[in-house]
Amino acid sequence: MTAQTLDGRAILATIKEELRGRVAALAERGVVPGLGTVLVGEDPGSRWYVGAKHRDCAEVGIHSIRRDLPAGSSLPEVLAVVGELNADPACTGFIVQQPTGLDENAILSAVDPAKDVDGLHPTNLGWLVLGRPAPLPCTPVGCIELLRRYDVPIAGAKVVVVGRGLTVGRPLGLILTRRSENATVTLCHTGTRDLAAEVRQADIVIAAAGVPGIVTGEMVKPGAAVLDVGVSRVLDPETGKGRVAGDVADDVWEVAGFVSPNPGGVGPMTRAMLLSNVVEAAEHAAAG
Ligand SMILES: Nc1nc(=O)c2c([nH]1)NC[C@@H]1CN(c3ccc(C(=O)N[C@@H](CCC(=O)O)C(=O)O)cc3)C=[N+]21
Repeated sequence: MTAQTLDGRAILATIKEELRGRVAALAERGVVPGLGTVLVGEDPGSRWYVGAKHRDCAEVGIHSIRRDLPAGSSLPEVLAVVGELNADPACTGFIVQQPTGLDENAILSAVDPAKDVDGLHPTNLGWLVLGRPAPLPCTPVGCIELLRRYDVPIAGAKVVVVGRGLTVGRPLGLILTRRSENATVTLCHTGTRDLAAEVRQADIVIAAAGVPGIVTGEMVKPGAAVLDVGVSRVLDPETGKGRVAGDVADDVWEVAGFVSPNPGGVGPMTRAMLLSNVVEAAEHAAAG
């Protein structure tokens, strides 16, 4: 058996097309959505992600505002830029790319919750727990949207999430157990006693621990859907070059029914959901 590819790049292209229509409808009312990004330092991976987000915006007709700060910028310097974007009417929503090396909670808390297109402001995470609509984190929603677009059933499914981080695992558990998703979730992590036994129960496995190859073929139930979220930079022993390693081992493709490749799976979906959060924030703002 060879798994079907959950093609995040193809779905990103489809979602961009859908968003272009919504952006055009906003334009008729004189509204142009604007995405701001704040990047601290020179990390090549972070620079690539931020650059990709601006290229995405250009394709969809979203205005974008880029604020790059030098490595070693202080918390007050970053908070000053956050304050400027909070006050800028051209900026519908913005993100501060993590990691900044600074107090992330202080930065997240300073963002106007209405402009928090990362869905990571304490108020928005609080609304998620309390069950009121608010911007949702992009990677978890990207995982769910990718499954939906391939008609992988979520309601009633047993989902094992590997990883409890703030940006993926923790909010995924909260989102998947809402009435609208209705999954049964087991939230695992690198300290889980018998990870293989947990994963083997799952109809859907979401690997977001940041440990290369932590989910292997022998752990996966035949036919399950497996999403590879983890991104680790490793040195390829054969070429000696750096490359991205996901959390899903290659042999999973022989067992699973669906696999999201990495790259080309959840990463592009994260960008799609960011664009979608920006357009939605602009629609909310336009509706008053
Ligand atoms: N405030 C904040 N919000 C984020 O959403 C956020 C962040 N900080 N910090 C870092 C993570 C990571 N992230 C990715 C976005 C796109 C791809 C992506 O599109 N990757 C491509 C290309 C990967 C490659 O080839 O290097 C792919 O998977 O196909 C990956 C990862 C957003 N993050």
